Amino acid sequence: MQNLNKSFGNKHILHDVSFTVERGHVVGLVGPNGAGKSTLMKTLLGLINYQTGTIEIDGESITPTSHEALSKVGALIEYPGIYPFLTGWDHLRLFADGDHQLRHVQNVISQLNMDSYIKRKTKDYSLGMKQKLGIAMALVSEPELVILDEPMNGLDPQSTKDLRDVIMLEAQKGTTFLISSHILSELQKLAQDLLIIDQGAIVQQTTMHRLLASQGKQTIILKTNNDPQAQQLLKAAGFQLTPNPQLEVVETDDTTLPEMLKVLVNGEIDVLDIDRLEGNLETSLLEVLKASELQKKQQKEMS
Ligand SMILES: Nc1ncnc2c1ncn2[C@@H]1O[C@H](COP(=O)(O)OP(=O)(O)OP(=O)(O)O)[C@@H](O)[C@H]1O
Repeated sequence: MQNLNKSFGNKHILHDVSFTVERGHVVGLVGPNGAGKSTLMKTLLGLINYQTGTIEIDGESITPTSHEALSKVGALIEYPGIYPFLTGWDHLRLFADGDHQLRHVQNVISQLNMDSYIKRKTKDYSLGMKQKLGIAMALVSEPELVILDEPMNGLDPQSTKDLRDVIMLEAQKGTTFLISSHILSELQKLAQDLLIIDQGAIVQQTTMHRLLASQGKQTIILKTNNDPQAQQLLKAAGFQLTPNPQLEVVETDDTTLPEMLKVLVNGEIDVLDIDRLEGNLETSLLEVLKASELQKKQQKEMS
């Protein structure tokens, strides 16, 4: 997408949006309510028109009147379009082209644990069952790019994990995913790249790793033969501890793991186990959005 601008009437929604998605990557699209995520996805899919800019998939242009390239794309946007008096299997058969794709979708059905109800009419499906059918429909044609808007909506924890496994398996085979979600803990496990959008503008395109590392802090969890004494020693040596009951130390450039271990070994404490707590996407994202807000305010004041 290059310099895309989209307005609804005189309401300017997407502002000069530019980004590229690499083949085979899982990209998370995140941002506050009303930021423009669904609008961006609908524009990408040629479902709605836009004013200026370009969209290309594999070098082929996408507009509401030119969408040949969308034959390589599967999508679930908002609610899946489902006919109540057809079975789940009927829906999937409609989208499948040939036995190979039917076999592929049979695997997806099993992976998403839908076997027991896939031959039942969808009028009796729950919200989560419909959502899973919508996801299976997006994957039927073995698309090269899959666009999923809030795919975890209505899914229970097991189904959420099953979906994650399916996405990871397909991505390993080379499928590209663009996924919007407010369930950041889940997205953190899935996405390697991130597109952060706020008020219709891309605030940052980055990798998950870079964003989490940019917080500059990592927490190390220690188990020792004497945690209370280890805590005292580390505090006295200037280490920052979290208020949590287990022994958690914040690692910075000045207070590193080797330094921590030296203090403990000198204090005759045995270290039994060491673990690192991963950075947190929610905290990182809120920081990025806060910084972007501040920058906008300063720019406004200067002009
Ligand atoms: N058909 C429409 N007509 C007018 N305005 C619209 C239309 N669709 C969306 N908008 C506006 O565009 C903006 C972005 O909406 P969009 O649904 O893309 O946000 P979102 O990031 O997907 O939000 P959420 O996280 O709440 O789903 C909002 O201000 C919304 O009111």
